[in-house]
Amino acid sequence: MTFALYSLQVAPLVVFRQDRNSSFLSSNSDSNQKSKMHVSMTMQTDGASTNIHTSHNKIPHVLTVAGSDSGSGAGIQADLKACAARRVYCSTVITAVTAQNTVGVQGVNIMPEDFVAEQLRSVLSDMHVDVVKTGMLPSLNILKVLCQNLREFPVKALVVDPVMVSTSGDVLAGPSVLAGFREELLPMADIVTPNIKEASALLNNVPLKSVSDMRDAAKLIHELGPRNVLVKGGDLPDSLDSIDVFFDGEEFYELCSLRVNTRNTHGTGCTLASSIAAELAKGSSMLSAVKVAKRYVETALNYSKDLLIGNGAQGPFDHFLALKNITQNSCRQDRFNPNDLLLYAVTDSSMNRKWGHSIAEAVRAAVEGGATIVQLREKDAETRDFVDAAKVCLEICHSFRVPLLINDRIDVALACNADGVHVGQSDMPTHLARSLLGPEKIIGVSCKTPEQAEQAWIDGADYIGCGGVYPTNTKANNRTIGLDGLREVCQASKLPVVAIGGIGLSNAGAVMESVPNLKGVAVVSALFDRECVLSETRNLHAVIREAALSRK
Ligand SMILES: Cc1ncc(COP(=O)(O)OP(=O)(O)O)c(N)n1
Ligand SMILES: Cc1nc(C(=O)O)sc1CCOP(=O)(O)O
Ligand SMILES: [Mg+2]
Repeated sequence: MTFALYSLQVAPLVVFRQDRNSSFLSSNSDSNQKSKMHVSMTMQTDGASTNIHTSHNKIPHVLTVAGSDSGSGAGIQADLKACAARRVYCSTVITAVTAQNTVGVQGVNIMPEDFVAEQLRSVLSDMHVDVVKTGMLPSLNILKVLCQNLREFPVKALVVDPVMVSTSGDVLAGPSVLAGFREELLPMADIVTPNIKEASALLNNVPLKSVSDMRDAAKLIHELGPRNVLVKGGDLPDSLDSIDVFFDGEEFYELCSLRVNTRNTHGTGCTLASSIAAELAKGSSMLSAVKVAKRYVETALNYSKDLLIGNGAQGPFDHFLALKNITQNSCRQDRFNPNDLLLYAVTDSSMNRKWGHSIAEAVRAAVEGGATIVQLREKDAETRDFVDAAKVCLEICHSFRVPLLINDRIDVALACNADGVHVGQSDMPTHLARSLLGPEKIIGVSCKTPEQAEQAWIDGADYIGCGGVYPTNTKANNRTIGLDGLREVCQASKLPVVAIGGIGLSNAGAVMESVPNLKGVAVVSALFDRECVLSETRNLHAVIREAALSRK
């Protein structure tokens, strides 16, 4: 069930083993995080020592050794953003400074190798680095300096992105570096992540035209010494899917994802490699790190596909999944944005139980599918379980910049620091909820009449939930007010209104189109009483968005 929610529908990442005899999706093929990956934790009993690392103060740490991209789409800047987004500390050693934008690379200034060595020593001698990730290594000497330092300061894992050519086609590393990769760096690597062109270059320009060629290439590159190889097939022509081939020395895995149709792909290679490094730093196994990293990149690409940054052919993407909201709602308010009411997902514990979804799984699928605000309506949850689940859901929602409200329970909202609450006419009075929650939190109130809407405004609410628009099985004995009742409240209300009750794919468009000023629809069963919450949300989001646009 979890797989259906996330992998197939959310980010259509399909993973299947090539070995027919083995079970589907075995996750710990990483027994091959081999002997060379050892932790360099230093414990000293000398009280005066400054070099004591204990498990409770140590955070996962990736060091990226790469070039700077002035346009910030790729290189060091992409690595920093990816690691921050994946919640890992990232230190940097800059090998070159490029003058670069979405058109191409206008200039490269290679750092003197002594200074690269100095940066490496500064970081590695002082900080506890878990994983080193390499990007642009513009000279053989720099590559050699790096290998020397890695021997002197062993780390848990080495991720090599064998950067040779930029997305714009500019050469970033010459033939001598290629030889250095083959002879010195790859034998030290835990994983190498070439794209088609780089894999071909590593193998003396052997042509790669099919997935079968990629498998052959992965095997040959593995013979150069890295413990794992990921040949990225994004540039393979004539395919709807993007297929990467992962080889761990024993088995092949084809990792498929739908090709995202966007110009904003600059920096995907750097980001993928950094994200793999980040997951390894957190302690993931290799295959799981690759899968999570791939899904993250795919989600970010999908999210950023319409961003417009720069005038060139290859734009950067948004590692934090945040910029789109800024462009869509140019006057976004910090506390509450009424536009967030567009697709309001309201959970239901019994529906989640019925389909075998945890609250967190259901919420993640809803926000990945496009829900713009979420309410946890867990009528039969134990308080302790409710608080725990709410904390997890809050993290998920915030990673998508989606507000999370709690139904009825002010105490739970306070305990997990949710973004607000939704209360009804027989729940805690709005003015009391406001005094408990303070001025910043979002408060929604259920109203069926203009008088209730007026009172909600006086009491300090932020929005109104108005229904039932249609009959519903989700809430017992709920009075239906119909489209006319909704229109009446919308017309009178000083607060933004979201419609609720019996709304789904078949009528959401009509509700949005026929009620002026309505900010969105709130939905329970049409999203959560379904096997695949993700695709239901995606479909509903498309319908509502279209209706909202056609109203303008
Ligand atoms: C967005 C939204 N609108 C209305 C409601 C109903 O709230 P309430 O009347 O308190 O009923 P319960 O949901 O508590 O049964 C809502 N939850 N969300
Ligand atoms: C929670 C709730 N409040 C309503 C109101 O009229 O205030 S109707 C309702 C249930 C909405 O569920 P569904 O989308 O499955 O019809
Ligand atoms: Mg209530």
